[in-house]
Amino acid sequence: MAEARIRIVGEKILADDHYPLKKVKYEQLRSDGGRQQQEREIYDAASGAAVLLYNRERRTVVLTRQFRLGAFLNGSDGFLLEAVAGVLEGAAPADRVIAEAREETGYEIDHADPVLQLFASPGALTERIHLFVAEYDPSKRSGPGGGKPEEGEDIEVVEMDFDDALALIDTGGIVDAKTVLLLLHLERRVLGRHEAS
Ligand SMILES: Nc1nc2c(ncn2[C@@H]2O[C@H](COP(=O)(O)OP(=O)(O)O[C@H]3O[C@H](CO)[C@@H](O)[C@H](O)[C@@H]3O)[C@@H](O)[C@H]2O)c(=O)[nH]1
Ligand SMILES: [Mg+2]
Repeated sequence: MAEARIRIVGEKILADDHYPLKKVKYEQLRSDGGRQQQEREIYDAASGAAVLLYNRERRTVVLTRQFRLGAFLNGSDGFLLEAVAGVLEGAAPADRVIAEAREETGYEIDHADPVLQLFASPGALTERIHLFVAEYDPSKRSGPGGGKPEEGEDIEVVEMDFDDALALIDTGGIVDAKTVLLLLHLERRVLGRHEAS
C-alpha cells in the first residue's frame, strides 16, 4: 500500500467558544522522500452554503449588505455586499439556501441550482462553501427578510441591476469571494454580459 502523504500526529484546542480554534501537528511525506513535521493553527469553522438570487427577465440580482468583522479589521468599512449565505447547521446545502433566502431576503424560492463547492480559505479554515444560483420571482416575497435580530443579524436587502453588480466587481464595490465567483458564473453560464451603452 502506498505510504500516506499526510499523517495527523496531534491536535490541541486553543480556544473553543463559537467554533474551535485548533493547533494541529502533522507529518508530511515530502516530494524529496523525506518526512517533515509541521504545525498549523486552523479555525474549524462550520461549512456553509450561498445562493445568488437572479431574475432573468428583469436582469437583476438580490444581494445582502451586512457587517463582516474580518473585513472591517482589515481595511474595509465592513459592510459587504454578498449573496445570501448561511451555515449548514446539519441541513442539506440545497435546503439550507432556500431557508436562508427566506430569512435574509424574504424571497421564496422553490429550487436552487448547484454551481460548485469551494474552500473558503484553506490554509486557515476548514470551512467548505456550497454555491448555488436560483431564480427569484419579485411577486413571491413572504416578508422583508433582514435575518434574525436575536442572532445579531441586521441585513439590508439590495436588489440591483446585474450589469451594475458586475461593474462593482471591477471597482472594488463587491469584494466577497463567493459573491464575485457567483456573479461571474451567472455572466458566463446564465445571463451573459450586456455592454454599457
Ligand atoms: N455569538 C456568536 N454568534 C456568531 C459567531 N459567529 C457567527 N455567529 C452567528 O451565527 C449566525 C450565522 O449566520 P448565517 O447567515 O447562518 O451565516 P453567515 O454568517 O451568513 O455565514 C455564511 O457566510 C460566511 C461568510 O462568507 C461563510 O463563512 C459561511 O460559511 C456562510 O456561508 C449569525 O447569526 C451570526 O451572528 C460568534 O462567534 N459568536
Ligand atoms: Mg448569512
